[in-house]
Amino acid sequence: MTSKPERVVLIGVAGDSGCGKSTFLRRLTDLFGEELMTVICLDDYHCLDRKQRKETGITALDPRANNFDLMYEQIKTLKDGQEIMKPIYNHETGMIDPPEKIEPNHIIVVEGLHPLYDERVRGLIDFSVYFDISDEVKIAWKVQRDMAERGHSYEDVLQAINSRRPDFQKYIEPQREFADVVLQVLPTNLIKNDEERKVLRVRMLQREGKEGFEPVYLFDEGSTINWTPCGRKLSCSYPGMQLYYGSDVYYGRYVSVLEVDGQFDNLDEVIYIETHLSKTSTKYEGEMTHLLVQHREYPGSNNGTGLFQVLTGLKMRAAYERLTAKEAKLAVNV
Ligand SMILES: Nc1ncnc2c1ncn2[C@@H]1O[C@H](COP(=O)(O)OP(=O)(O)OP(=O)(O)O)[C@@H](O)[C@H]1O
Ligand SMILES: O=C(CO)[C@H](O)[C@H](O)COP(=O)(O)O
Repeated sequence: MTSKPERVVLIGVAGDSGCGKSTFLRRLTDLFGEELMTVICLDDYHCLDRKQRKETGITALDPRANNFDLMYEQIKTLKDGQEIMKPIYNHETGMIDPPEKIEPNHIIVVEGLHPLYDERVRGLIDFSVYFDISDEVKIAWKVQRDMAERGHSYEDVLQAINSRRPDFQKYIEPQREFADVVLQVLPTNLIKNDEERKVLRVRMLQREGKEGFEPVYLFDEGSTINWTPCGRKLSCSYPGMQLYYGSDVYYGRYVSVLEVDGQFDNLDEVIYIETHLSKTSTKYEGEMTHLLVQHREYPGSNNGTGLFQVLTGLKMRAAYERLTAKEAKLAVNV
């Protein structure tokens, strides 16, 4: 860690396993650097190990398999600027390992299945994102990873998703309501009955009315816009690209919605889209495109998942800078 933080900023990254959280965390590290940021995987607060879960039939998604009291106490302690001894859940053995020391840092990211589940933990989080991946896309991503990297069969993957679904719907999905940004990943509307799931429709739902959070908009704030950017300035091969911006009500609250359906042929041309977006929280024109282009290899860089992950990261950086500047001001006034 660099220096003792005056104000620890807490970021929540929520979603099911295999939904792109690790990819997003790499993007956050690109923005903040490794020194400034510490990531806590909330799997470490599993209080039932793999054997116990198997014996009881309780899944890792079930609150009974997680120690929320300890999670809250330890996250609060870190936010108060003190170190903790955090338990470790070992994914290789399925057992709980001896704890490790974690020191407070400028940015603490809590990522996993339940960052927004417990009201007390939620109250500590300064900015949050929920990864809302539709079942069709989740299956495609998980099949691709688990078959290639983990030697699972297609049937294994499907069975794993199906068996998790009831608890996912009960305990994980409802957290969407509390996130500042929800990234929805859906099948494309541009190809009829698409089965490939290569082309995606991605929506960024941004909470309205949160102090200091200015949602990104396209062309004109508050309007409803449908935009086909393909043409001279943006190359689009089949099936093209569609952007949408508008407002909606989500769990009873206003949200601004940005949507990208389709994929980019040439990432450098994303600058054309960037020049039509406002309130991106970039520090110079082209920063959003630069962040995307610098890691073309990250999954989703050529579509809305990458673009909106970058924008969400920029909003987290803006929140961090605003909160730490406020703290510095308060300290000066004391
Ligand atoms: N935007 C994307 N486009 C295409 N594939 C993606 C995208 N994001 C993730 N994936 C696929 O899903 C897999 C899981 O992504 P990632 O490791 O980022 O998820 P995770 O939520 O951290 O998962 P876990 O909690 O299981 O580690 C990746 O290996 C990749 O195959
Ligand atoms: O949903 C998960 C989050 O990563 C895991 O399934 C959960 O943590 C249990 O881990 P394992 O399957 O390794 O016992």
